[in-house]
Amino acid sequence: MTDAAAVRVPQPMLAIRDLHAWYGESHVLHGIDLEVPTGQVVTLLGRNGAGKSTTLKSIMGIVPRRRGSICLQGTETIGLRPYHIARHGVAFCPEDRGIYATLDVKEHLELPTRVDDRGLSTAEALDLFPNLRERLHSPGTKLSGGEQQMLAIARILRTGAPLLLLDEPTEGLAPSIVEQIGDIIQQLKAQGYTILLVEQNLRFAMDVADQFYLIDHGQVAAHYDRDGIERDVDALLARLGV
Ligand SMILES: Nc1ncnc2c1ncn2[C@@H]1O[C@H](COP(=O)(O)OP(=O)(O)OP(=O)(O)O)[C@@H](O)[C@H]1O
Repeated sequence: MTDAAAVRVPQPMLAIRDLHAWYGESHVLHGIDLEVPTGQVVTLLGRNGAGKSTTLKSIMGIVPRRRGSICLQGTETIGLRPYHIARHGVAFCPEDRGIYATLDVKEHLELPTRVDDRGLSTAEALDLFPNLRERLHSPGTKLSGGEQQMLAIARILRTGAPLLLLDEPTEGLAPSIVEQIGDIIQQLKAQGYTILLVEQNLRFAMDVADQFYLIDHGQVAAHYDRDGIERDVDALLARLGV
C-alpha cells in the first residue's frame, strides 16, 4: 500500500451532486454541485430567484420533485422523506422563520423532536440567547424581528442536528442585531456545528463564512474561498446587484 492510499480524506458533512429541482413544470435547479466540509460555514450567494432557498429546501426534501445526489455524512438521502432526512442530522431555519402567534417562546423551544443526544436543553438554548429568557411567556409573534430570528435558531439547536441550514437570517434586521446573529454563528461554528447559510448581505457573509458559492439560474456560477472572495468582491457586488 502506498502512503497516498493510506491518507484518509475526511468525509464532508454534505455533498450535493448534479441536483435538479422542479416546482410543477418549472425546472428551477439545473445541476447544483457543492460540498460543505464538517465544521465549516458555507454561504450561498445570488440574486433573488437564483435558486438558493430551493437548494436548502431540496436538502430537507420539501420541494415537490428533485433528482441527483444529496449525501449527508456519507448517506444518500435523495430518496428519503423529510422526517427521515431530518434524522440524518440536518435542521432548517426557513426564511419566514416559522414563528407562531399561538405559542409562546417556551412552547416553541419545546416543539422540536431530538434527532441526537447533542440537542440543547431549553435552559441551554436560553443561555445562548439570554434575551429570550426574559420573553419566555410572550407569544412568538409579539417578539421583535431579531428575537424571532433568535428563537428560530434556538429552536433548531434543540434537535441536536450537527448541520444547520439558515435561510437569510439577517433579512430585515437592524445592524446591531445583524452583528449579534454574526456572533452567534461564530459561536456555533466554534462549538463544532456545520452551517449552510443563504445570505444576500455579502459583507455579513464575508465575516462568518469559510467558503462561498454564487448561484445563478439554478447553477453554481462561481466558488470562492475567503481569499478569492476578497479579491473579487467588487465584481461580485456588481453581479449581485447590490
Ligand atoms: N413554491 C414555489 N412554486 C413555484 N415556483 C417557485 C416556488 N418557490 C420558488 N419558486 C421559483 O423558483 C425560483 C427559485 O426560487 P428560490 O426561492 O429558490 O430563489 P432564491 O435564490 O432563494 O431567491 P429569494 O431570495 O428571492 O428567495 C424562482 O424563479 C422562484 O420564483
